[in-house]
Amino acid sequence: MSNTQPTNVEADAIRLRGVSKHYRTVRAVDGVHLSVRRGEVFGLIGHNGAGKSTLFKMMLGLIVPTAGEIQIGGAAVSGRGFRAVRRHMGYLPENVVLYDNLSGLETLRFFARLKSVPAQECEAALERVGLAHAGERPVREYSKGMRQRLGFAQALLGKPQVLFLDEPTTGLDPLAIRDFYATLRGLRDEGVTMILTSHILAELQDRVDRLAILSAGRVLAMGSVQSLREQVAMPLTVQLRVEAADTSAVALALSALSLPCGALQPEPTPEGLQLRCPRSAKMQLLQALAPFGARVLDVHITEPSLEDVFFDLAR
Ligand SMILES: Nc1ncnc2c1ncn2[C@@H]1O[C@H](COP(=O)(O)OP(=O)(O)OP(=O)(O)O)[C@@H](O)[C@H]1O
Repeated sequence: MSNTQPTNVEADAIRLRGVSKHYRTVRAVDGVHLSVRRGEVFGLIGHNGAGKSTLFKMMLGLIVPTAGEIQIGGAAVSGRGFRAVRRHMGYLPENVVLYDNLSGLETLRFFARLKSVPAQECEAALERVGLAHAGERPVREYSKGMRQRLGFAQALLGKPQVLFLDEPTTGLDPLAIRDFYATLRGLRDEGVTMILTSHILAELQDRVDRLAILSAGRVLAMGSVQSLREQVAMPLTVQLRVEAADTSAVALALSALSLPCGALQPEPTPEGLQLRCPRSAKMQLLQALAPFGARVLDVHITEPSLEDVFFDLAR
């Protein structure tokens, strides 16, 4: 799950070059370049109105870009070959429209007919999203989370090779969110490429291979969560558990370190000390602790969260 590999055109499941969508004065999407590799789980994040849904709709061929080129599975979305590729794409829209009077299974059979997918796939899709027990019940009796799962099941019909998931965990409880990402991992192992949006950044943080931060229609940054952390140069948070008798000596040793970024400023906590430490000074900090040996009882280093990184980049 690293973003350091060179872009390999052969391996790109999704490729956007200079894609824009303008509505009169609104630049909903503005010159986006993006590549998603086969089998990758790719996150798209941004404030409300950043252009995520517009980008999705263009990748799905639902709206036409004002400029630029989009390729899915090597086929241009605007070209003749796209019809065939589209059969292997699944889409979970932000707001799934379902018919309340149909049962879950009937709903899937309806979507299966639209997609020319064998009806036998419907039971398996319900099973995969954990709705096998509720297949015969009318959708009007479904909870919000169950409706969302059903939407996901319809996106899985036809065994798509590329999945577009727009805020797929809306309305899901924590257990259902965990199940959902476990399903994504299974799909990833099968080589399915997935691109998803979410406003819950803590949820995406450890579950995407790479992501792009979109703001006002433009890509602000792209890469693995770790590479984005390194781009923003935000400090690490260090918590030290130290015997009360040693707290002052440890604090003194750390604040005496000569660092190009300025002195560290350890603050006392009930357990010992806490400080913000630039990534570049991490090893010096650890070396400064070494002479204290076992008198430093524990060191806990916390990386900036994806949310921290997002707010730093997309302020
Ligand atoms: N059909 C349209 N006509 C005019 N403006 C539009 C249209 N569709 C989207 N926009 C504008 O384009 C911008 C991007 O909208 P989009 O729905 O893509 O954002 P988003 O990132 O998906 O937002 P959210 O997180 O709220 O779903 C917004 O300013 C929106 O008002």
